[in-house]
Formats: sequence, C-alpha cells, structure tokens
Amino acid sequence: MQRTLAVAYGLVAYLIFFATFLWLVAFLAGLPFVPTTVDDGVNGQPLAQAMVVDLALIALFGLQHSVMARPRFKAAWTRIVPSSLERSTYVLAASLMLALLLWFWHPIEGTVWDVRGTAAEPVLWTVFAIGWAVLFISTWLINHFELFGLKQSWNHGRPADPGPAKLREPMFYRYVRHPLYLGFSIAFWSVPFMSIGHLLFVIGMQVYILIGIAHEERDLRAHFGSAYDDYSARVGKLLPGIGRRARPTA
Ligand SMILES: C[S@@+](CC[C@H](N)C(=O)[O-])C[C@H]1O[C@@H](n2cnc3c(N)ncnc32)[C@H](O)[C@@H]1O
Repeated sequence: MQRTLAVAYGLVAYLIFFATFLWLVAFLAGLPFVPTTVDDGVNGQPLAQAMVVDLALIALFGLQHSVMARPRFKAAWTRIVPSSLERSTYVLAASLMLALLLWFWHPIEGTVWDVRGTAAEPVLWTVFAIGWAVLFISTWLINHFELFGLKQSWNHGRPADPGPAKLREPMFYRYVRHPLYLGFSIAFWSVPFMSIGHLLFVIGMQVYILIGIAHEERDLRAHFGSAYDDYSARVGKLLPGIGRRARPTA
C-alpha cells in the first residue's frame, strides 16, 4: 500500500512537471493554448514594478532550485520525507515555482529584435526546437527516470541510492559538461521576436544557469573527485572547448 502511494506520488509529481514544462515552451513561443505567455498583453504596470516582480520571481525559482539540490539540504530534508520521495518532492517544488513564475510574469513592452516574416524566422524556430530536443535527449543520456524521481519512488522501501554512481560521458556529454543547460540556453535565445520582457526572462534564467552550474560542479567534484577534475580539464562547460578548467595542482 505504502509503495503504491509512493509510486503514485512520483507519477503525479512527474505529470505536473511535464505539464509545466510544456507550458514553459508555449510561454516562450507565444502559443495560444496556455494560461500565460511571455508577452501576453500589457497590463499597464509601471516598468520598475514589472521588473522588480519578474526578477523576484526568477530569484525565487533559482533559490528553490539551488537550495533543494544541495547535499546538505537533502541530508536534513530526508529526515522529514522518505529518501525515495526526495527527488519527486524536489521536482514537484521546482514545477510549482516555475508555474508561479509563468503565472505571475509581468510582460514588458519594447522590441529588442523582430525578424518575424523574414527568412530568419523559420531558422530561429528550428534552432528553438533543436534546443528543446538537446535538453530532452540529455535527460535520457544521464537517466530520465532517476532525474525526475520516478526510479526512486518505484524503489520505495528499498535502500536509497547514494547519488550518481559513475561519472559518464555519453553523446553530448563528450563535448560539453552541461548539455541539458545548453539546450535551455539555445531555446531561450532563439526566438524571432524578442521583447524587453522576454530578454529580461532570458538574461535572468541564463544568470541562474551559470550560478546553478557552479553549485552543481562543486557537488560533482566532491562526489567524483579527480575524475571530475580530469573531465572538466578536457571538456568545455556549455560550449565545446570553452570553459575548461585547469587541473588542480597536487
Ligand atoms: C539536472 S541534471 C543536469 C546535468 C548537467 N548539468 C547538464 O546540464 O546536462 C543534474 C544531475 O546530473 C548528474 N550528472 C551531471 N553530469 C553528470 C555526468 N557527467 N555523469 C553522471 N551524472 C551526471 C548529477 O547527478 C547531477 O545532480
């Protein structure tokens, strides 16, 4: 019974994540079938107020992501929630924070670039789709079911996994250390119409991605030791060959 509930919880968290993720894609593409989009109507709020709200929403999203992903937080948190449900709870919290951001986002008028109706438009939409594809494929290269907590909730009642067992370099990971974040970055920037509000979203998220990478790499280095130092010295961070780290001297 407990295991059935745990699996159901994991599935619900995953479905909520998936719905929110699709909303994010449609939000940035300006598609009509979601509750809000990045440039959805101008609500007449003063610019400063809209910027403060938007930046606060991004900061809140980044804070939740960064704090809940840290090993020290997980160690404390798993005294309250079963370790088999820790990842699903993280996924659920992250999805709710993202939904909050998308729902309360304040659009900001003003054009940064607009190439709609030109030959560049289909090119940018293609790159936009490639970005999401890189991201989606990357989740499978690491372990899709583990990344979204489904594996852990399925194994409820069994001993908890101590974390990533082995440093791996499948496909994109051979060329960049963070293909999943690269996918986000490609999709974020590749739109034919970039408003000031959209640019604020993209820059805010890009800054968060760089902060998130710094935190994640510290944990990966602590977990994998010199193997991660070697990987970081050979493989670029977000772009092939760029952002490699010097090997620490002994
Ligand atoms: C949200 S995923 C993002 C992975 C990576 N930063 C990216 O952008 O593709 C984060 C988890 O992936 C795992 N991970 C990241 N790089 C890895 C690698 N090279 N091998 C094995 N696991 C990895 C770690 O467990 C980390 O907590």
